[in-house]
Amino acid sequence: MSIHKPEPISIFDSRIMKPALIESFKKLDPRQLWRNPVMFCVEIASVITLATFVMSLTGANREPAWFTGLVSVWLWLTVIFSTFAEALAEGRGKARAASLRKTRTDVTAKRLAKPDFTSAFTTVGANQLRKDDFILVEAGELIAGDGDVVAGAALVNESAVTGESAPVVRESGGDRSAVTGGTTVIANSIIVRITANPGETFLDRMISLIEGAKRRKTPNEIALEVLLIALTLVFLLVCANISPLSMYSVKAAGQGSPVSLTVLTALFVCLAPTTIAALLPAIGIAGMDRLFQKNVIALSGRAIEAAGDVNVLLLDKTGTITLGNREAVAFVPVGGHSEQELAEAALMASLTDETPEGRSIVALAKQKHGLKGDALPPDAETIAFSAETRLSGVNTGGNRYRKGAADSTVAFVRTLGARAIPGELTDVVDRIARAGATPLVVSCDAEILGVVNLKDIIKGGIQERFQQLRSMGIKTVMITGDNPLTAAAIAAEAQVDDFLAQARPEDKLRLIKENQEAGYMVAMTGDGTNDAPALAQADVAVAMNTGTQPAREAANIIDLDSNPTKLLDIVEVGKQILMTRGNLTTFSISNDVAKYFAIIPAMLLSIYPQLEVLNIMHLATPLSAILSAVIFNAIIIPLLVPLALRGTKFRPMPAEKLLIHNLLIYGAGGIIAPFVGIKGIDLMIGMFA
Ligand SMILES: Nc1ncnc2c1ncn2[C@@H]1O[C@H](COP(=O)(O)OP(=O)(O)OP(=O)(O)O)[C@@H](O)[C@H]1O
Ligand SMILES: [K+]
Ligand SMILES: [Mg+2]
Repeated sequence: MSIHKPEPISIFDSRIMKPALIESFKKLDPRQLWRNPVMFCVEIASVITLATFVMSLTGANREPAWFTGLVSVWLWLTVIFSTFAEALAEGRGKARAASLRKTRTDVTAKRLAKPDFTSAFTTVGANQLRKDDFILVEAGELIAGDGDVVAGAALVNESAVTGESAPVVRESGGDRSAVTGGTTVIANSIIVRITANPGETFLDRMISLIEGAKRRKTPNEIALEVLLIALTLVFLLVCANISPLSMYSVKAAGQGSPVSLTVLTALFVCLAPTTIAALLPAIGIAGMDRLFQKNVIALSGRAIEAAGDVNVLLLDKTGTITLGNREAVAFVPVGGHSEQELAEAALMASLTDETPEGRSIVALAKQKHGLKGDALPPDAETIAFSAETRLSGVNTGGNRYRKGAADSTVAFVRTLGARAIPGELTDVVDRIARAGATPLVVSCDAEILGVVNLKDIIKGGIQERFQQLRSMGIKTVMITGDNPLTAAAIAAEAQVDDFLAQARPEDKLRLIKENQEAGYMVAMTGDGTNDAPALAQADVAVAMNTGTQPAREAANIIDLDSNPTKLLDIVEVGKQILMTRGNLTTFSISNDVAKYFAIIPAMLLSIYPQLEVLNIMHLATPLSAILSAVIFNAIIIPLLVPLALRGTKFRPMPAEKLLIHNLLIYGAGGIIAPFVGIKGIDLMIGMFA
């Protein structure tokens, strides 16, 4: 029962267009529209002209009804084009949110009193589960909530959330212990400790995010909006002053007629930065949606926009650059010990180690050396692995069995009084590390017995993607708890620019702070619990969906495909959002400049015939000139909707070059377009009139 990735729907698909049309009328509600102040002003302008139209019909207004009526219609269309663009941008996300909702319907869970496969369970509804409850999930069952696997390992189908039908392994102990509510166990059983209360799960957050319920304006967006409001206020003042001025002028000149309210309203809307204001909400939402189509969930728009300016990308090694299931492939004895002896000690040190590394050592010892050792004596004490000590093991029968990073294990046996470290140890460790594998040194008491070779594989095709990041000026740095030689080997193979080895969680955190203090915008990708502090500090924090719950909580972006090079797409979308916004602002403002030439002469020509010099567009009549400007001002919005939704085409080139290039195209284009457009519309009106 594999569900396949949903086929991508175009934003302009009729399944999206129709509901968006309905939604665009709902968005006219002033209680919603005021969030976009410029368009809110246009709505007020529309109401005023509508009232004037009614007055024209009853003869209470001197202007012809066809004129006030058409101006009103086109002002309303201006607002609707804007709300439609926003509704269109939200469309695909809403469709997917609706299908996610379906996966959340009344699931039941088997709640356990304690995390033990043999203990009895009670069946409860998913909405009764609370943080720290334990549940048993067996093959074929839906996982009722977010949590961590605390016992067992299972194959999980996450397609309901990720759209990816290939099952993934979820197991206790390592960096792949997190499970998401709404996904299905397809083989084996696991015990899950619930980590989120109902209503606060990843799926809930995803749905509300996609539906835009929690969408906040980003700082960039707010800054631009402040500028647009300021411009709008200036034009409002200008327009408000024209009326008394024109009345005075009519008296002084002894000719012409004062400027009417309809004309003033039209002038205001044409001068205000309506094009960018109309498309502003859609640009950000569409960007998030484009990322979402790439299976990236951005928990904040701010993070995506920050990604557009990233200079440094830090990546965790295991599970991020590599596949992450480090497996023991060989035992290499040292100091005259036998392979059998080493295997036995490694097994003892790993019997209670729930990490993938520990389990794979147990598996190899059993398989290659026929060792048993299922039960440890009751006096056995487990020394669990931690990223701080980089060591794990067991104390039993007066013996201390350990395995860990070479330097950590050597330091440990020294504390037990070891005098001589076997001479060939360094060679063996280095040989394994140079091949990009992780050497784990095994000891029993003060004696070093040998080395376990843990192999890992680099994820496919990431070299070219790092190359692309480099060409965009982004430096990639791998940070790992592993030793410098392994790190160097993997760094060379993956082609990252730099690496930091033997990094503890606080080293990762410090590296980020240093880069930030140097003025860089830092992105971090990670999957482990030990990456969480660094993720929380990074400007752009991308967690692998396969990662642990703390990592996913500390991040502001989650990649459902767990692909470290996804940052490239995130950066691209971030840059696109910023560029699209900038380009459309340039276009919008230069556009408005051109509209002066259409409206001002038309408005004041009857009073000051000298203004004829400004009348370079030679529009048919003053009324047709004003109407043409209003129509052009409205239809430029839907014409630019595809650009706003798809984003400016992204080219990896230096920022300054790009800026000049865009200024030329959108600035010049913005000045020329209205001359051509308004003249054309004026000619058409002339044909009908
Ligand atoms: N189960 C284990 N028992 C003992 N030592 C371990 C175990 N797992 C890992 N180590 C050692 O601890 C080091 C740090 O491991 P850890 O997985 O925490 O690194 P990290 O900082 O997450 O970096 P990365 O994930 O990039 O390797 C490893 O390189 C290895 O030498
Ligand atoms: K305008
Ligand atoms: Mg890790």
